[in-house]
Amino acid sequence: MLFGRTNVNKFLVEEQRRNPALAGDFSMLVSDIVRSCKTIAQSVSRGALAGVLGDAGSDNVQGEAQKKLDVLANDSFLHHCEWGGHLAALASEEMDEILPIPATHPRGAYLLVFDPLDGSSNIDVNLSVGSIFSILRCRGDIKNPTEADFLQPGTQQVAAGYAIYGPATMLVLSVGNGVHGFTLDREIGEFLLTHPDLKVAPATREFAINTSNERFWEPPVRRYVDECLAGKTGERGKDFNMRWIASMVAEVHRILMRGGVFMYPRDTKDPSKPGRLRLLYEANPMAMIIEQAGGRASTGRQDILQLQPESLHQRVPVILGSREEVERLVRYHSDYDRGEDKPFTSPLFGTRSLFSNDS
Ligand SMILES: O=P(O)(O)OC[C@H]1O[C@](O)(COP(=O)(O)O)[C@@H](O)[C@@H]1O
Ligand SMILES: [Mg+2]
Ligand SMILES: [Mg+2]
Repeated sequence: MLFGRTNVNKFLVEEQRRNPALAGDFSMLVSDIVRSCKTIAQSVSRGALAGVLGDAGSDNVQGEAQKKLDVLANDSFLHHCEWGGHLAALASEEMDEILPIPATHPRGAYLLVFDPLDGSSNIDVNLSVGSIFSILRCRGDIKNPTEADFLQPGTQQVAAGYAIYGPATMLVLSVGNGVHGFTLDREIGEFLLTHPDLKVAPATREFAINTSNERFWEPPVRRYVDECLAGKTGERGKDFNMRWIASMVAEVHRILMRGGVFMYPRDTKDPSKPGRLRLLYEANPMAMIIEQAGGRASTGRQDILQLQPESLHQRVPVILGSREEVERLVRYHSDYDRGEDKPFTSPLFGTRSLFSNDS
């Protein structure tokens, strides 16, 4: 594997030898995405100096208040990718509908779907945020792309990745041949390959979940977390640590670096939503990254990458990370669905589960 002074372009040239379909438009599209992420990294790093913190004063299609950086990051993706001539259409968390490339622009055969800024609640407190992207092939008419063209299972992704704007800015990319991490060298303005062939440790003692939602969880998730909390004295016979950054990019990155399991599971907080995270531009690209690194990604009941999307902003439950832990969670879901799960108490509150039959 290449290392040292390998930038993203050189890396892609190597990948094209393996898979000629990645030549031409594809690698130029990735270069456009890289440019978008570098621009966003620059704004994030200047923070208050660039006047980019705080609310934009608008809501996105999902009724969420947009931050200035959500809008700016979205504009950066549009600016760098819309004119490249490699796309038939784009779609984003921050745009209600897909954006077909206008007839006045050059067009190509790919679709780009992205979360321009993930972990928005962390922007104003100077913690890690990121951008997530997924590249699909447009199977319909590239002159007249529709939302239906984007509704492809995650297995069809040609590439997926994210940029993390942390203490160092990194780009993590999979083109279907493992997962590779590049660190932005600000002196030369390039992402250099620093973390080739990332692998998710199969076992872990670390979990990440927003425990303020505990009362809304389903029993299998409560069972799993209760067992982690019981530590050495419980079923698992080992102590666990917990992390929650509230930025999926940062959680996934930590899991790639040292293992762990991340959960934003189905809950009853808002029964109209089957999950918090969005399938096309959060769950699918991150599932591809995690699975390409040897981990697993599931809703608890189905592999995320196998889901047939139904709409652009569809939400799904997400459980991903170290293989052994995700498999355990999948087993707990199936035990529960077959009526075979065990009753349990919650160490968090010392009470029996909301979902149990006890009064
Ligand atoms: O506010 P909570 O419940 O901690 O949710 C945090 C989750 O929401 C997200 O921030 C959603 O993404 P956006 O910031 O792109 O809307 C995830 O990154 C993160 O895992
Ligand atoms: Mg997000
Ligand atoms: Mg976002």
